[in-house]
Amino acid sequence: MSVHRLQSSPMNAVSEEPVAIDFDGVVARFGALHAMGPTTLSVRQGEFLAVVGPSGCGKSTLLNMVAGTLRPAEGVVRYKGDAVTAINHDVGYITQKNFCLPWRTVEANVRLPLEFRRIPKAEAARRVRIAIDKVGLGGFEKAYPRQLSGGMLQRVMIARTLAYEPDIYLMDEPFGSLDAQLRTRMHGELLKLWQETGATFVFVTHDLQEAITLADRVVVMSGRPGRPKRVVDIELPRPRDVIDIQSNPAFGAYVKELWAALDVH
Ligand SMILES: Nc1ncnc2c1ncn2[C@@H]1O[C@H](COP(=O)(O)OP(=O)(O)OP(=O)(O)O)[C@@H](O)[C@H]1O
Repeated sequence: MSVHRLQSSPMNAVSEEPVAIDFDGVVARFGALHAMGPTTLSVRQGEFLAVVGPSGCGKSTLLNMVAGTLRPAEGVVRYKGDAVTAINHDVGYITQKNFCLPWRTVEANVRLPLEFRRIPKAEAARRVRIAIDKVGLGGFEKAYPRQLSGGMLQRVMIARTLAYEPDIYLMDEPFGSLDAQLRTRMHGELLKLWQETGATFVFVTHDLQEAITLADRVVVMSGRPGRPKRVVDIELPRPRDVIDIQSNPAFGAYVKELWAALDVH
């Protein structure tokens, strides 16, 4: 990936970028269940988009459609202009589920997608080392999944996606199982990664503070069938310090605005 953000890039710089993901009148159904949509929404290349909304409104469904594991019942999902009709290999997908292979060490688990992609050994080893360091698992390279806690397993999955260096990161509550301190550290790492790579992020969370800290825009979905009912531009300066940003007066105002938009009683 060649796009590197300038440290002092203006807010909303991505508004000039081409569209990376386009949901065009997308509806999801599971049998008789109308789960989501119609949803029309564009995500620009290099944008950090957060999606919030009540449980079951179709947030994971949106991500699955970008990943190509689920087809819309109506409408079309486009990636870089083309309809997604098969597994999208430009995507790195991080969920709360842990798919570590128990017979592989941490480093071998992180290396897995690089083996599939036939990345040369030395380059793969370099990427694996950097990714393991980024998630704070240095020293556990030779450990097996059964020797790790839930939060550590989750970090192995995150490291695996980092090493893959995808164009798009789809993240489905990726830090839900981490303690508060680690979560904050991962927010910092994630913003650094976003800054360095120019990758596009679609980040699903229930945590409004997390969404505001990270995102350029936050989409608030309605209850099922979920549709975007509000899109809030987060015009906080970048680069952001994940602690300092919370004392910005606008931060609290965004929390209130999003909370009101969620309309949870
Ligand atoms: N494979 C499936 N088969 C049947 N129903 C499904 C399937 N996948 C999702 N659903 C249903 O579609 C709706 C949307 O699911 P989805 O997982 O996208 O919601 P979500 O917003 O991500 O929820 P949560 O915040 O609880 O993770 C839910 O009612 C869910 O039960």
